[in-house]
Amino acid sequence: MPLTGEYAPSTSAWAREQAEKFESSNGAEANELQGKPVILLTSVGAKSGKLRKTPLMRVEHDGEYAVVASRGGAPTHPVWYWNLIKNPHVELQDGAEKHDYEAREVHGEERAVWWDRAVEVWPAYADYQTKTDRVIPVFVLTRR
Ligand SMILES: C[C@H](OP(=O)(O)OC[C@@H](O)[C@@H](O)[C@@H](O)Cn1c2nc(=O)[nH]c(=O)c-2cc2ccc(O)cc21)C(=O)N[C@@H](CCC(=O)N[C@@H](CCC(=O)O)C(=O)O)C(=O)O
Repeated sequence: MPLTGEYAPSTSAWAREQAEKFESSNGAEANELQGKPVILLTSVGAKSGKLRKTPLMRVEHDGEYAVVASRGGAPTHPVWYWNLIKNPHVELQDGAEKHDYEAREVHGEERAVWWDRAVEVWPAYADYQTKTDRVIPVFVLTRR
């Protein structure tokens, strides 16, 4: 069952522009960052209840995806992290394919496996982790 609600644009211009171009082209444009694939995550705002659209690096394995709440290694989690904690029902669009997923924050060995997959796709994640004491959260998204 697709998410419904009012779209609330991100206050980050680069992310907002990429999200809106990705969506308006049905994933045909704005689907990369420095040549690496990007997906579009739709989450429900933890406070506003509005739809938030967040471009993220594409980390996929056997039909599941990981989304990494890195925010470039900033000291605090990106705000969308709290959306997924409160409302784990999300949508993920990969190219023209969009489906509903259940997001689950992973820890320990399971996180380590997905973290390695993420760093393989986007090595900068490893650099981000050296910049902050917070453990960068990883969510695994499984089809609903
Ligand atoms: C700027 C802020 O965004 P954010 O949710 O903190 O997310 C920051 C970034 O992670 C986000 O911009 C990502 O898209 C950046 N980004 C990546 N960010 C990552 O963390 N990981 C990635 O792999 C990644 C890849 C990527 C690729 C392309 C691109 O264009 C951007 C990319 C934002 O939009 N804030 C809104 C609020 C957003 C929100 O969800 N509000 C909640 C409140 C939640 C709460 O406070 O509890 C609500 O609506 O209820 C605002 O200030 O009005």
